[in-house]
Amino acid sequence: MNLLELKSVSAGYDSEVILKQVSFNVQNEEIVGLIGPNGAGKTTIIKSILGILPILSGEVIIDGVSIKKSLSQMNEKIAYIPEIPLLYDELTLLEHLEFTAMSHGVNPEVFEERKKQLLKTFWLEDKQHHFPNAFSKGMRQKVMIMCAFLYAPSIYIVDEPFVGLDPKAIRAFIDMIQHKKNEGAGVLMCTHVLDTAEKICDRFILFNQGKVVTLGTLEALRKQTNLPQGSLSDIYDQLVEDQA
Ligand SMILES: Nc1ncnc2c1ncn2[C@@H]1O[C@H](COP(=O)(O)OP(=O)(O)OP(=O)(O)O)[C@@H](O)[C@H]1O
Repeated sequence: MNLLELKSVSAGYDSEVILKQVSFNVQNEEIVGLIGPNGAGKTTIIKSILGILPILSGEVIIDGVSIKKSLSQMNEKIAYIPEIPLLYDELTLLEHLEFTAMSHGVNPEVFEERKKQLLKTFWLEDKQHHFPNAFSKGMRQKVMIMCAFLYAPSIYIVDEPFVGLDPKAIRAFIDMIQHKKNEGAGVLMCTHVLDTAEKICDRFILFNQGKVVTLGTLEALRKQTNLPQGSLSDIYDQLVEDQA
């Protein structure tokens, strides 16, 4: 089942078209890695999916519904974990969690349980009444991750989760995202950390200069590049770097 589908999406800024007829999908119970060099257009794809950037042509369909038709409903269906944490200066960590739970209609008992577990998992129990604007970057990232795991969206969009988090937090994050996948969610994950992506993603979209270079499982990409034992990094070098 397609949870996210981009059909020939073109989008860009002012007069410059960055995304050129981009098509791919993310299915349920699947983690898809979106991999490409700096400036390839990965963040621009995310902005198009979230409806932040208007699409020039094509369509973004989330859980069977075009975002053109119902952007407001997408709040429930998508959880977005940005690379740069976006937090409210005037809210404490606990208030961030409460606000997110309230805006997604999470039952108070469920919230209590999840909040307790998340604060423990990310070692922030003693910081719940502190303001995240005084947190380190990794701690701020943890707040965004905790907010995303408070409710139950169909799809997670995650931008570069492995830079800034400490090793135990990375492990906890991977466990949680895999758990969500096993429960039926789909995940689109942008990352430059290819060895970790290779381990956790079911499929890869190699992206460069606003276009899909190729997509498929590691096995399929190995066949395509004639690298039967090749790592994702070897495949990337052959398929992406050579084109830059
Ligand atoms: N707000 C903006 N206005 C104009 N051009 C932009 C804007 N944001 C990004 N771009 C351009 O769009 C292109 C794609 O940028 P994007 O941020 O999507 O790349 P990326 O693949 O996410 O890169 P990175 O891996 O460095 O995060 C780049 O050429 C960039 O200069």
